[in-house]
Amino acid sequence: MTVLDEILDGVRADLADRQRAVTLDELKERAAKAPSPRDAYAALGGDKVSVIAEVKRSSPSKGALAAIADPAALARDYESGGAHVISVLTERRRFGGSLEDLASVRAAVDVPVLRKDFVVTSYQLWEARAHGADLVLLIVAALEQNALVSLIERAESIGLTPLVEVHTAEELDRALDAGAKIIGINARDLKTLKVDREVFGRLAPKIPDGVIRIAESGVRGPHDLLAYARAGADAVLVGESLVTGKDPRAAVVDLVTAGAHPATRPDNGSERQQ
Ligand SMILES: O=C(O)c1ccccc1NCC(=O)[C@H](O)[C@H](O)COP(=O)(O)O
Repeated sequence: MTVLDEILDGVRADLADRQRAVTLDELKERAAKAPSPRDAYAALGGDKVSVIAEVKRSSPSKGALAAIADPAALARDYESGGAHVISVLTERRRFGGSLEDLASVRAAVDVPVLRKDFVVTSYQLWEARAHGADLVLLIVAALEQNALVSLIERAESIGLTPLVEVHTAEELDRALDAGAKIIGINARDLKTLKVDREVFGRLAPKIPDGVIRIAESGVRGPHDLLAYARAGADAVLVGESLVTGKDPRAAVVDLVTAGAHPATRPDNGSERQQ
């Protein structure tokens, strides 16, 4: 059994508890009252390399990372440092997150907010919208192809922007075939937890122009952002180095500053054109 399989087992058990406590109809009512979705494409577009700053308490690879008593305060620090999107891990068992974290962060900032979790059913999309999420992560490795396609469609139909995560060329083909418009290439293999920053450079050229490319995981500072920018990243998603550093706001400022004028951008030689 892989780490991802273990995480998914826990996610399904917690999900069953929540489904017993809150019906889908109740969730839909709450979602109807949620604030309107914010424009993720505007936040991630343009010539800059955008910064997605993550609220991350712990992880399967490192255990406890940071005692984040007030996720909203951390998110405000990220936003005042210039973060373009805030990511909130809502998985409880391995990451210490919650839907309450998501709602409190969304209420505290003006930028779009991503629900980062292991989504396997449309119930979780409604949960995301009901708690104010603007974007939702869909992990290809966790989903059969027909489920991926229907979750992308359902997410879009309820106002969520899907960020579709891949780690291999096969997963990337599946994401593109499913119609993903924002693709995150995770340097971390969720089955082994090994981080390989070179994965982005191998896969990004296969992504057609017009699809947003996000480099996820392993960003330790501006030098990694710039390396990802040279390999074609439109955005980076950063968690651990922000929450474990002395000054998360200053760390975001450094990343945003580097991303505002990346010295070199790639040739745009996509292998797979639209
Ligand atoms: O972070 C982990 O150990 C992990 C393990 C298994 C599944 C997912 C995991 N992390 C989720 C992420 O993708 C990261 O939180 C995100 O990309 C930020 O990465 P980092 O900057 O390296 O914290």
